[in-house]
Amino acid sequence: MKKIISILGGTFNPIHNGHLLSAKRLLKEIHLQNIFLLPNNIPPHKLTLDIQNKHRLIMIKLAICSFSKLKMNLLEIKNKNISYTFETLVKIRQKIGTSISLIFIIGEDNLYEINRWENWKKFLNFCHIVVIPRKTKLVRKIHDSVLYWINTYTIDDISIFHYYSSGFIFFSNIKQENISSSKIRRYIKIKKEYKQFVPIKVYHYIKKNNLYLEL
Ligand SMILES: Nc1ncnc2c1ncn2[C@@H]1O[C@H](COP(=O)(O)OP(=O)(O)OP(=O)(O)O)[C@@H](O)[C@H]1O
Ligand SMILES: O=C(O)c1ccc[n+]([C@@H]2O[C@H](COP(=O)([O-])O)[C@@H](O)[C@H]2O)c1
Repeated sequence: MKKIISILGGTFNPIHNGHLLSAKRLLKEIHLQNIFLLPNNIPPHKLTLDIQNKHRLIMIKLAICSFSKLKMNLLEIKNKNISYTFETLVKIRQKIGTSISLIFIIGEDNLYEINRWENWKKFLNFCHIVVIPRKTKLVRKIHDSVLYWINTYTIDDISIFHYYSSGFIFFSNIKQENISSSKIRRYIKIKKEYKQFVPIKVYHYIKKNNLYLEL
């Protein structure tokens, strides 16, 4: 049985209950010991962030402080560059070696656009991908190469994660949460209640620091 390291990459601007509930449900569904939340420094497709990194990081800390199985990894933040997932996966592999199983977790919305990511076709040489179900309006048709890739590498037996270090895609069956960071930012701007979407400590932090009020 292999050790498994699992990572949920994101901008977390801000972290919300969709991230947290999905991570907790995944811990159970695929019997993970823990999940590392990996905040990016500069997100490749959202090049400007109107928030200091310290606020995103503090909110993650507040959100996970009472869940010992959720941890934060600062690799991308410390790199100071645009956070290309491929580069991160290469660095993590260099650090952990080839025998440990590595899982990169992404929302279904991201999976269907993965052909826009740097070096996406090489990802499965470095990790497995676990897909969180997420209702999304697709902006573009899913590219044929992505569909082919998904069909080729998708498995439904999670025990594979214990026998292979990388190479497979698994679609999680956990319940979906219709929450997004952009919805929260929008609600704050139009002064609509958003308490139900974030942990209470994050809610108080956003209020105290007047985050996301600028139009
Ligand atoms: N409610 C959710 N359910 C499942 N996956 C989610 C949910 N929210 C975010 N994710 C996934 O978590 C990862 C990190 O998400 P991110 O930090 O970009 O939040 P977001 O809510 O998608 O942000 P934004 O609305 O600003 O685009 C992505 O892979 C995303 O698809
Ligand atoms: O590597 C890329 O080209 C790439 C393009 C878009 C997103 N990502 C990563 O995907 C994760 C979710 O991204 P986002 O933009 O939905 O917060 C986060 O870890 C990003 O750094 C990575």
